[in-house]
Amino acid sequence: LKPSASASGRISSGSAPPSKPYRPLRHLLLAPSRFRFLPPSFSHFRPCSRGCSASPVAAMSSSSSYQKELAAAKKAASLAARLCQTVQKAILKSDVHSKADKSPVTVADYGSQAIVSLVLNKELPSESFSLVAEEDSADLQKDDAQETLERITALVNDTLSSEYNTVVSDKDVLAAIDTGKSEGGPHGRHWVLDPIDGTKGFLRGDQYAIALALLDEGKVVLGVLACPNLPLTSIANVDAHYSENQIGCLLYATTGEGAYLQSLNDSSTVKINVSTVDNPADASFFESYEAAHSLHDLSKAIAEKLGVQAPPVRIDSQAKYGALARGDGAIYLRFPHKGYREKIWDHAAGSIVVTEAGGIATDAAGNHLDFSKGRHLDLDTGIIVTNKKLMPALLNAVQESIKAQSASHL
Ligand SMILES: Nc1ncnc2c1ncn2[C@@H]1O[C@H](COP(=O)(O)O)[C@@H](OP(=O)(O)O)[C@H]1O
Ligand SMILES: [Mg+2]
Repeated sequence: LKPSASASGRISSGSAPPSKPYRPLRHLLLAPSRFRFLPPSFSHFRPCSRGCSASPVAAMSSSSSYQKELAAAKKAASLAARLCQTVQKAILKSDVHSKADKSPVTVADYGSQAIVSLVLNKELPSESFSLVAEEDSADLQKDDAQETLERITALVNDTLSSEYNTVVSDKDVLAAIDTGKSEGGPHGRHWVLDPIDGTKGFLRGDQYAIALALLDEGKVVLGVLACPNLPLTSIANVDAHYSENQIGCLLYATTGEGAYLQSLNDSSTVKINVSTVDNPADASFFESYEAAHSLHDLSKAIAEKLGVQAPPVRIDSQAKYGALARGDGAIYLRFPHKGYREKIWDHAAGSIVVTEAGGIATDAAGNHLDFSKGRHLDLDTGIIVTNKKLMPALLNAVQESIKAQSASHL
């Protein structure tokens, strides 16, 4: 696998490319935009190389007990993605302000969370509703945030107007954002949302995802990843250039039903599977674009030990899980710096998309990821994802490399 670059979604191999400047399009954030619906085209869905078997399917089996929830989740994530696309095209540096942890957060984070909360409530009115989500409205309640809040409300209304007659107020938006304060846990149903996963990628103009999952009795039973900048065809294709209507993926899975890929712009669907590569020399691996989010040196050592030849493919967000689920690459390595606690919304949707596509996601000790412990994952050292054939050798390489790293730090 070699690096490839798309018009709007950068994929890096090893070294960070120069960042793209943003064009100031503030008016798009202030005035309602007209959404452009791209013509349905499915000709770009081709089976990708390296063992991925994406094939057109008529529809998912209707036997799943989560069909209603899946339809609502797809609608919510797609509408949120539409809002995010509008903002990504229009964003100004001044739209970024800081949370306590200094990570950038934008009107799109809040708008996306409000949309998902409002749409799920609208589509599933009879269900008791619990949402574990990344944002809360505390910063937006401050006096100096009124203009930002009004802009978010306008964006939310503009986005929802294509589907609903309702007009929401600033207060409705704040309330919708704050439904995300649930603690989750092992009992009952909880929606899990990252309204923009890969905020840094989003701000750079690169990959990001709206990641929505449903937990039922502590298990992830449904996941949807809307990846507006992910090409519809494999990113393993070295020389590919993508036009606007070849970009924008909705990946989803429900338990026991397989994983599927749909264009964000039309409804045709393909079933996806992870790569069948079993020789590490033919495998490639994904990792975070941001070195602050994952130890690139440790991944390099693991890849070398395993015999992986290709350079790392660095992209932001759970788009990594999506790309792996359709076989663009065979391995995803994530090793946060010491002390970092992973959040469930960063992995819930991605992990079910991968496992339903035939892959496995575990921590560095080989334990399955446990989403029943509240807002955080309680895990050993890092997260590794691959297909079933490569997992034993990968786990071995991970554990030996971690041991060697600890010994060298003594
Ligand atoms: N120091 C750190 N180590 C590991 N992950 C971190 C981190 N700081 C932030 N993150 C998480 O990494 C996510 C992005 O993952 P990736 O590196 O794969 O793009 C962020 O999601 P958000 O962008 O939603 O905040 C955030 O939750
Ligand atoms: Mg995230």
